[in-house]
Amino acid sequence: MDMTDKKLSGAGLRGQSAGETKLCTVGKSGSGLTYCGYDVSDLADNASFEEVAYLLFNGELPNQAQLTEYKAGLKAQRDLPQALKEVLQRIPADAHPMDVMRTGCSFLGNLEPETSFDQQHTAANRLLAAFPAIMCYWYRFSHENIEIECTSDEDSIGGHFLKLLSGDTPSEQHRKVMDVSLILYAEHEFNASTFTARVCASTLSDMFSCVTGAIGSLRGPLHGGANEAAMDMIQKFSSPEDAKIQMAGMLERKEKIMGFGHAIYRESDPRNVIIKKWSEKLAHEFGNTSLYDISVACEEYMWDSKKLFCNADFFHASAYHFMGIPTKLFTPIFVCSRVTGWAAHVMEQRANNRIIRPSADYIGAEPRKVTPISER
Ligand SMILES: CC(=O)SCCNC(=O)CCNC(=O)[C@H](O)C(C)(C)COP(=O)(O)OP(=O)(O)OC[C@H]1O[C@@H](n2cnc3c(N)ncnc32)[C@H](O)[C@@H]1OP(=O)(O)O
Ligand SMILES: O=C([O-])CC(=O)C(=O)O
Repeated sequence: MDMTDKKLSGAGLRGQSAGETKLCTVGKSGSGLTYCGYDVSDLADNASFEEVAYLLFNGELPNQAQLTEYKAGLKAQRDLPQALKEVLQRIPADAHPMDVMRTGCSFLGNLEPETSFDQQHTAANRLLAAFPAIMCYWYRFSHENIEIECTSDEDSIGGHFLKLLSGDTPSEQHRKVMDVSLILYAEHEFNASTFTARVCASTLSDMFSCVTGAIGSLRGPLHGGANEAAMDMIQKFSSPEDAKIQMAGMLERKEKIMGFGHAIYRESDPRNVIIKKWSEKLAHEFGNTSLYDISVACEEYMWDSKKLFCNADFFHASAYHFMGIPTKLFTPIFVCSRVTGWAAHVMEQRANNRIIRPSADYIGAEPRKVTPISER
């Protein structure tokens, strides 16, 4: 099938509206993506991730005074409680980092529970501020045996994450790429993890439960886990030519190629062109463009052979790699960003709530009687 003829209908609730949102449009005019009316490329060029977080939580971009106050508030909440550090220390090095994020979120909800919806902004901002430390504290303790400081002087969340991860002050270019990446991943309408968060919110549950559930949904390779899976794949290709040969084999065997295709977009994912450009810049800075060249060959091959295009995850893989980020942390970075979209959707669901409870078409056995166990 040619993907550009794709029908948005059928299984997986595809093409069905499951509610209203003011937060985001996906693929509405052609292939666009907007947050609260702003094009994502405009935001990536002209705003910071913290401005985007503020936009999603408040519906409008902040002015300078509001932004300064907001960032100072986030910065003051970066550290982790001792009890959470102790829990993170007990998680083994071979745990999946998304399980670490899930536990970190859930445990913080035990220590600092959201006891009333008046606290929803506080809970959302606390998670946004704390996630980089949750990820890096566990990673460096379990992999390097170092108990890091969970605070930093870095102004932005992206810079803060990079600083905690390596201990070194990041370059301006790396700060910028992380900031753009966090903007691109921030929000995406009723994707699987956000829908999970909204279903949970619709029972009037708390913010930490909604986000914990969403992390579980994001973890899978058909959703956020694809950036990690894409990295594992491209690292196996020795050259652009080899990539094409191996991809042909994968398609022949009907394997899914991670980082390609999308449930909603038909011809392109607008986030791809943005992160691809940064991946190319980073490849030159890295001094070896091979992984970028292989990625470009994959993109060309998939389009020419299947009309499948790169989604947001594909060039994120090489971009993160060039910045020295371990592959297993790729999807947790997605959490650090998407917590904004999840929390904004939780707030929106709460503001006009009815419990989400669809129906199913029954395809099971006809009514029957229980046979006594001795006769079964
Ligand atoms: C940030 C994000 O979460 S973006 C998504 C990240 N996920 C991935 O990259 C995983 C790889 N991609 C996929 O599995 C899919 O494209 C999804 C899950 C993203 C979307 O799934 P769907 O909406 O069901 O896909 P869609 O209806 O477009 O599929 C049409 C056909 O193309 C095939 N196809 C779609 N994507 C791919 C792919 N990446 N590799 C190979 N074949 C694919 C499907 O198997 C299907 O074939 P069929 O009709 O013979 O069954
Ligand atoms: O919208 C989707 O189905 C998946 C996606 O791209 C995202 O969540 O960013």
